[in-house]
Amino acid sequence: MELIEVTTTPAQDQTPITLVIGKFDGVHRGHVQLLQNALQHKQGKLAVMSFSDHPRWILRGEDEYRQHLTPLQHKLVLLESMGVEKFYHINFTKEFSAITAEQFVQQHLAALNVQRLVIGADFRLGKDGSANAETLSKLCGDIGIIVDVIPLLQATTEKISSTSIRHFLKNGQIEAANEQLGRKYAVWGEVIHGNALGRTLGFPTINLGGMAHDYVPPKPGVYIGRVEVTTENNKKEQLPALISAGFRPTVDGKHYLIEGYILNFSGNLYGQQVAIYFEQLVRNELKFENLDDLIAQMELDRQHAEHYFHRVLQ
Ligand SMILES: Cc1cc2nc3c(=O)[nH]c(=O)nc-3n(C[C@H](O)[C@H](O)[C@H](O)COP(=O)(O)O)c2cc1C
Ligand SMILES: Nc1ncnc2c1ncn2[C@@H]1O[C@H](COP(=O)(O)OP(=O)(O)O)[C@@H](O)[C@H]1O
Repeated sequence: MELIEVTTTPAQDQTPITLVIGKFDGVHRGHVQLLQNALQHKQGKLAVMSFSDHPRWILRGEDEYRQHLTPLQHKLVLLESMGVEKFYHINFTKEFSAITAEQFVQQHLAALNVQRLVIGADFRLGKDGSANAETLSKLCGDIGIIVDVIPLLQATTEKISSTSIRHFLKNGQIEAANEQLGRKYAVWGEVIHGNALGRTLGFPTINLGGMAHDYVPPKPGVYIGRVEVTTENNKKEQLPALISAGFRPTVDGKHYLIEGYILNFSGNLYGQQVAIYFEQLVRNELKFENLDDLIAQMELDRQHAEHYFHRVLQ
């Protein structure tokens, strides 16, 4: 997939493309539906134009929107696996937020050879949402671009959206988040060193650093999930695991950290790039009086996880 960084406006490019526009945070089921529609009627190459950095972070400084369901690197891998061939990455800035529909069409779309444009029905861009699906369709029609506006995909109770997935994660409702994502919520990161306490407790854990801090953090708690590691013959393998996500009030209490204890595993994973997949919340995190009480509870967590995996793996 070709990655095109757009700092002001895209450079002229005459390659015919079918273009899908959106933030695509999470690459959830709604996004997948847009991409599938674009693929079905594809003319030229399949391209995505996406804005990174959430408007609520850039414009209102809402810290929780600094984090993503899929940071850029993760988003690119998911989009490529779905057949996207070109990716226009627009850095969302205050200036870009004030763009009008006319300017967007003239400055961003007219430079490209867009055969077909695919957007979701809730598409909004520019100051006060001045560019919505209807205005954009009309302006594109004027310059001969066909626009497909795709109705929003509904979940059983509400519309599928990155915002509701964020809420579910914040509440520890992993299954609901995964249902809307159409995949398991995954956090990528590098295995970093901690306090080397885990091994003495009988529960060594990989501690996630690096890009893990760019993800929306699930509610503090203990989860069942999987750790994806790279084996010696360079294959990816997903191993059953218990995840501790949170502030570890017994030993720290200040810094949010995602850790994974892999069941029936021993080996050195320091420095590896891994993915941690969340499946189910087991319990909230607790502050224990002493480490023996923490160990006793982790023992119970391990038994719970063994039962869970026995059920799902048999
Ligand atoms: C299954 C499991 C459950 C955990 N539950 C808690 C908890 O309820 N409260 C807490 O403070 N820390 C909890 N932790 C985090 C441990 O305190 C942490 O893994 C341990 O201190 C080792 O730290 P280290 O990775 O820096 O060596 C849990 C860890 C695991 C693996
Ligand atoms: N079952 C396991 N699950 C997770 N990590 C393991 C496991 N067995 C061995 N390890 C290794 O042990 C390391 C964690 O040991 P730990 O004592 O918790 O120290 P620290 O938290 O300081 O890294 C992991 O980074 C990994 O390399």
